[in-house]
Amino acid sequence: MNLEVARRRYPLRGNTFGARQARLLTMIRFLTAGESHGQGLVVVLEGVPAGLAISEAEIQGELGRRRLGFGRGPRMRFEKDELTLLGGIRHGRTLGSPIAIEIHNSEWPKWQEEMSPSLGATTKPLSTPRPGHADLTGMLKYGFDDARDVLERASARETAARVVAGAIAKKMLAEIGVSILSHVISLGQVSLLVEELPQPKDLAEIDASEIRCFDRSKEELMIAEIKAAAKVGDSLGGAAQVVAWGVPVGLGSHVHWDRRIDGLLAHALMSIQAIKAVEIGDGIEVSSKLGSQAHDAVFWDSQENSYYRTTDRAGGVEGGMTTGAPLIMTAYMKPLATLNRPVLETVDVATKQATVSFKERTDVTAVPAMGVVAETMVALVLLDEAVRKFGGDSVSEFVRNYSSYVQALGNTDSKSQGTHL
Ligand SMILES: Cc1cc2nc3c(=O)[nH]c(=O)nc-3n(C[C@H](O)[C@H](O)[C@H](O)COP(=O)(O)O)c2cc1C
Ligand SMILES: C=C(O[C@@H]1CC(C(=O)O)=C[C@@H](OP(=O)(O)O)[C@H]1O)C(=O)O
Repeated sequence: MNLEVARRRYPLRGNTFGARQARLLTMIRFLTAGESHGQGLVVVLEGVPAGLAISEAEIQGELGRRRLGFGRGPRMRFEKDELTLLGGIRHGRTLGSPIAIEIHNSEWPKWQEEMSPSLGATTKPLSTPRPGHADLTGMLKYGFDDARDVLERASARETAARVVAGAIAKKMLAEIGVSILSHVISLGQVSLLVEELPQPKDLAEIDASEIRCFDRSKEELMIAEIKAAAKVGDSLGGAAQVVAWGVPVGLGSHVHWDRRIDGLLAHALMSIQAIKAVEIGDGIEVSSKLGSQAHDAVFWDSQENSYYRTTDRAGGVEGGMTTGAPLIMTAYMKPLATLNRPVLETVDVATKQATVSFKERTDVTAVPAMGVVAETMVALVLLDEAVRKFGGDSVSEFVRNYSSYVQALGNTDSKSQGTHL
């Protein structure tokens, strides 16, 4: 059969047709729409099995975590992220159909004229693009003379819609014992050395704190640094570590470049606005070590009847597959591009005169919020892979398939300890 015929006949089958076709195999798909100061954001999430109990309060809980964080701009204090569940959920349970949810923007009345979808608004174009934001490149690419036509969609407001999808993905993963949390490990010049992997309870304890850093003295230093940057109208970046516990062995695959889970996770994390580097496990540290010190030795526990490891330098991934150990990833965020004291040199696109970038309401830093978005992206990748591996139209079928896989591996108890397989 020639390739064209095969493509038409089996549009959703197999990776034999290469990367583009492989992406069609995505089990969990989601799409967001909406501008930062538009009427609202919409997310459509497809592929979630039927029968998952999910409430508006649970989704709101995740959105509330994303709004938190010392150093965020004024919007996060009044933004309510009002939800409307438009489809795919009935009486608190998923139907297996696409889930559509709207997040209304609290500020819409104020922005209605500026952001009107109809002709007629006569607002002054923003013509002094901010270096480091999407403004200039987006204007050149799309042929706009107003940076607002770019920044409205480039804005990380969009991550609120991702987090709605992530809340559902996390709830689904919890059905097979996976939990995902994040914590801030550096902010500006202040960083902490994570010597021992935190446990879910450690991170749950700090979840409502301003910075989500489990070293309180470092947190105070971070807050002081943010205050100092705010005072001079500057911004800060930093890093958040995301940990997923209870991930079963064997999500992802070594057989194709685009099925390797580290690649999928890195892509998902790099897609977050302002993320400029992603690390899996001790990736950076081990690059300068000897091989004999860089890997996670394997042992056999004859009482437990299972393999185990005493280290997790690989961050829970080997050969593009999850090892069953905690998944550890770090996302590094650059300092935000919008400054309250605009000093970044730019050019006015209308006059070509040298100037400084325009000033727009902004966060001083958003590292704790980014951590929550990073959790979301990890959850969506893991759920996609889990649904691919275990399948099922209903949650009970998905869990049944997962349980029989774990049983076949020979040991279920030790899995929860993370370093056992
Ligand atoms: C949660 C979150 C909040 C952000 N808030 C701001 C902000 O207030 N001001 C700003 O200039 N950039 C902010 N950013 C980053 C910009 O959206 C990002 O730099 C811009 O879209 C350009 O993309 P790039 O940095 O990936 O090249 C934020 C990012 C995240 C994840
Ligand atoms: C609105 C959010 O983040 C925004 C992300 C953002 C940017 O440039 O990315 C700029 C700011 O926008 P605004 O001027 O509306 O306050 C942030 O507040 C949000 O996270 O919900």
